[in-house]
Amino acid sequence: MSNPIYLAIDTPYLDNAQALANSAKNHIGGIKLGLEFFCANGHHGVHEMGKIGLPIFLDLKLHDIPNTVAKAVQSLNMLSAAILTVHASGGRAMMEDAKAAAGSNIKVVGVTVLTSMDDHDLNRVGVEDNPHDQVRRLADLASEAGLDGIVCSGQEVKTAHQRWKDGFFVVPGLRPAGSAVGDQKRIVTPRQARDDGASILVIGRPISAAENPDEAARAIVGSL
Ligand SMILES: O=c1ccn([C@@H]2O[C@H](COP(=O)(O)O)[C@@H](O)[C@H]2O)c(=O)[nH]1
Repeated sequence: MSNPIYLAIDTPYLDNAQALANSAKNHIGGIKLGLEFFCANGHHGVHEMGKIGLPIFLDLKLHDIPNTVAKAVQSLNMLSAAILTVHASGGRAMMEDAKAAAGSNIKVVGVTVLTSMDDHDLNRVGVEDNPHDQVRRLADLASEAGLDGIVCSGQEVKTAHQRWKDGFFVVPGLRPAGSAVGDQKRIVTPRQARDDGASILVIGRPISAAENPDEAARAIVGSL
């Protein structure tokens, strides 16, 4: 079984990102680069991180009209990422066009409800359903649009997996017992997410903020 842990590297500094990835690379299965890194380092930064030799997950959460998202995806194809995110709330046409524009080797996954949001936060943006129901709705839409899978929290992944048997499930918001929660609201442990059907486990601060990131990553692998 390959290592399901993708290390979320959230820093604007390329040298810090390289140092972190290199320190943990024996205990992770891939590297997730998000907006903070990409806005500061662009294509060059992604190329440099690719030299570490692990699959790259571009977590750019694209969300715009279909034509604009499709053109953005085309501009990213040359980076040979393994996974790319778009927001499922951008709608079916946007997701269809994103998938059609993506290279054949990249998984395009739809972000459903951010793991930093709870019922109250969803209600404040006009969604009356709870996160569980909203994830289910957007998972169905992502599946209809031909995406490869979704991003959801570990609290919804079991249901999502039951409804979408061959879906690819990306789960962030993971916290080993006793680690700081920070801004995440819908958390589970890495083991729980894995047992409930997560395809990959996105983990940032529990590794990157640890005194010894390599040791922290190793301990999480051991807990799975
Ligand atoms: O719903 C989502 C979607 C993406 N993320 C990203 O995952 C990591 C989590 O980092 P931690 O430090 O482990 O909290 C981060 O890069 C987010 O942008 C998410 O948390 N929730």
